[in-house]
Amino acid sequence: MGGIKELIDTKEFYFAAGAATIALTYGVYKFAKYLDFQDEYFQTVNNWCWVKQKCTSNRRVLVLGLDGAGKTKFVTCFHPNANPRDTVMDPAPTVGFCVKSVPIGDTCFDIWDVGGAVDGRSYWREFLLDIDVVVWVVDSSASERFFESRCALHRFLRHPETRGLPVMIIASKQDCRSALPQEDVFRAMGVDIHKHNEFSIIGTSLPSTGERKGIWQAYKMITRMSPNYMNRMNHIRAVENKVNNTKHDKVKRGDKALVC
Ligand SMILES: Nc1nc2c(ncn2[C@@H]2O[C@H](COP(=O)(O)OP(=O)(O)OP(=O)(O)O)[C@@H](O)[C@H]2O)c(=O)[nH]1
Ligand SMILES: [Mg+2]
Repeated sequence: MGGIKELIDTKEFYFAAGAATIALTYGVYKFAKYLDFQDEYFQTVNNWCWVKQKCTSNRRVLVLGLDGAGKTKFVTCFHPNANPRDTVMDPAPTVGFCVKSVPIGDTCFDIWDVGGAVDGRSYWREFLLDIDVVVWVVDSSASERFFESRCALHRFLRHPETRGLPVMIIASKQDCRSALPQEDVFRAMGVDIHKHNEFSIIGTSLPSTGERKGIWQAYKMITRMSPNYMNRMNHIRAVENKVNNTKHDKVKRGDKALVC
């Protein structure tokens, strides 16, 4: 007992207690920061665990939007363990489509990157089978094409297969000087008439060299939105069975989308 009292009275004890408090505070700070970490290069998801994780679930992501909107750049940057110093090459326009499988943590993202050229847009609906979430990419720096993008999106959402599908809008090229804020891009898409879809907006800056932003948020959002899809489909089916006015509703949706 006397020994402990003596120990407490020593300078070393106070020094050690001070050091321990600082270390603990630092640990708590780091942990809090980790929880709110914007991990643009996915270094935490696959690396913090020494054992390589196996894919236990799949998400099918369909990436659409006008030509030159930034779809392929988004898909290129959407992968784990990218080196922050890597230069991302400017992609060539996509002819047809490309599929990429990206394992992140225990989830495999099957990403369908479809070319946005005018003559291919009528085939977009062919990619809708088993899709969990649609990523709609809009070039925020090309406001003169917002209307074209809006019309293309509304035309796409007129297909009955898109009912209940979550749509994440990407306001790309936020690093460009002429880029409009993501809220303006969202408003310009005028999606509030599509009551059966859930929408979200994420801004991305993916310059070829330098800091890239928005991919982590997009990953989080895709993960959040896609499991809701089945719930929404069940809900929609229940509503449709009750009201039994599907045909009338489709016509109504078509009329409104003609505002384009
Ligand atoms: N500065 C900047 N440039 C971007 C960004 N995203 C895309 N780009 C550039 O925009 C151009 C078009 O990008 P793509 O990804 O090829 O566009 P896309 O939507 O795949 O076009 P299609 O394949 O023709 O449908 C490329 O030169 C990209 O490097 C961005 O966030 N910032
Ligand atoms: Mg492309």
